[in-house]
Amino acid sequence: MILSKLQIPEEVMDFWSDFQKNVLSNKGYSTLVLGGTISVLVLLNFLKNWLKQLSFYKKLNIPGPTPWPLTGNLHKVMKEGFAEHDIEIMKKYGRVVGYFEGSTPVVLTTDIKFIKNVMIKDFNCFVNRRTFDSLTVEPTDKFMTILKDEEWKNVRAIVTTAFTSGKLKSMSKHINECSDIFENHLEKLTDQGGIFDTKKLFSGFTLDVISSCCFGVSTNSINEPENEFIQHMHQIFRNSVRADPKIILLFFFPKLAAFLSKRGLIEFFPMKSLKFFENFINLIIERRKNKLETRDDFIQNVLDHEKNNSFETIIKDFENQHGESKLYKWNTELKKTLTNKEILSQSILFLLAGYETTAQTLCYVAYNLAMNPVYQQKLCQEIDTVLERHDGKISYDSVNEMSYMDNVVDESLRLFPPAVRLDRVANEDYEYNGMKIKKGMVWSVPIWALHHDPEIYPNPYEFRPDRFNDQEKKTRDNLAFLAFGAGPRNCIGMRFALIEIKLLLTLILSKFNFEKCDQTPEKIEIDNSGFARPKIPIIVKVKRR
Ligand code: HEM
Repeated sequence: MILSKLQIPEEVMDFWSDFQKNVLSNKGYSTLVLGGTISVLVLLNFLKNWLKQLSFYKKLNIPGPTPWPLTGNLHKVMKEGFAEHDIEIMKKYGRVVGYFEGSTPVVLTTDIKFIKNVMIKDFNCFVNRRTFDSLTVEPTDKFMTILKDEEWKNVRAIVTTAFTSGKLKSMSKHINECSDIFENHLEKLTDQGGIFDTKKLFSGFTLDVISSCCFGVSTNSINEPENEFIQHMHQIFRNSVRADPKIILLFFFPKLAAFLSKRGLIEFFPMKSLKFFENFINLIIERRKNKLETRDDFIQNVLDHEKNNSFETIIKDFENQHGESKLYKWNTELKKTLTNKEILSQSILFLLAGYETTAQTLCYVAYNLAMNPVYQQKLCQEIDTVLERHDGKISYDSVNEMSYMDNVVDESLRLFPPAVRLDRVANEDYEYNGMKIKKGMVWSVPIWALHHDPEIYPNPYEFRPDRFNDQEKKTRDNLAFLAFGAGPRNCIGMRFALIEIKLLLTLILSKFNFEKCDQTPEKIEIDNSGFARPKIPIIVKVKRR
């Protein structure tokens, strides 16, 4: 209309009609315009979010670094790895720091009082962990680690009954069977020079233990590494924890990752292997339910739970264990059994949670002892003395009398905690020392940074088991050591892992010693996976005592 009223030269009109015909009607161009518009809108959205981020922590009275558009501060974590990043950021901003992982605000703290409040005293305000929708697909969607509120309490209360001292004691004979296989292997290895890759051997052992104690399967991974069970296990493990470009999608575009994952367009877990375990475990559950077989392992304990435990006893046990969490109340009618699906999910979770963490701890203990023969000798003396009292019997009772063993294992876990962080999500708005945490925000303890804080542990990179003797322990708060977390949501497998580690170490050190060899790294550097894995394999030597 306007164009028609104006006196426009003919050349211009010709140009305009050519332009309409050749360019605007062209499909490719329209797509380009559409794409460009969307990109501008997305960019504007990022800009808006970024402007919000710039003032976010000021309003909450929490110090922290300035975020970048899109990545927030995650680019630094990706470059430096969680461990180094966390040490640096705490050094620069103090014991409470707020930063952004993409668009997600995360508060990090090494303030012990704050840790105690969140994990124990005010646990009710921080019951759940951070979850990613893309990871909650069957059968991993019932993992205890990601369950929330009442559903978590229910599963945790029932599963706790499978980890009592009595149950652990009875499961310890399965651990000893696996230790015997390990020892035979070490005997052969010693005849061939004794040099070994700690990860390969110890992860074979922990896989055998967890499959035996979880569902009564003897895997013999050390001697039969090609077994189908082991192959599937390795598949799951490689995929679930490997550094992966999908993880970037998970952090930067969580909604897109969830959309693709729910439709099976990307996989965070290898579904074929999960299906293998699903069929396998369901078969075991059916056989046990039909009384075709029985055994004192995790599945059996959970199945027998209903007839063995009154609900009141479970609650009392749990409250006794976590008495400091005063506000933590069992305010619901919890159900008394787990469904097959819930048992299946926990069984797979135990494979994942108990396999690498425990193997890695054994690797680091072996390394620390090989590098520190004086401490190794002291530990061997304790083992000899205690075993003499028990007629040479390595058992749940005898290893529990070894206090120096506890110091060695704890000091290794302090120096190399397998989980470098833990987290909780605020159920409601919360305030600590004038600093505000908004409902839904992620609160996290950088375990690695806490364990390497020179104000808490002088010369933090030195391996010195006496830091954990009774006298020195009294000088620190218990919450300065968080390798297994704390409070009602701490590691449910802690006592199981510790007894497994101590039984094997006792057997090894009663006959062998670890030694440093040419291939042993002088210094351990960890990768940035968040699981404190060494960058290069830890090779040591074993020698008969
Ligand atoms: C040295 C070995 C292990 C280490 C260092 C370790 C460490 C941890 C840590 C740091 C947490 C988080 C705790 C928190 O948020 O407060 C955790 C949770 C958990 N761990 Fe372990 N863990 C180990 C072995 C095991 C084993 C052997 C199992 C199972 C048999 C297991 C099962 C679990 C489960 C199920 C949770 C989640 C508990 C819940 O949400 O209620 N862990 N572990």
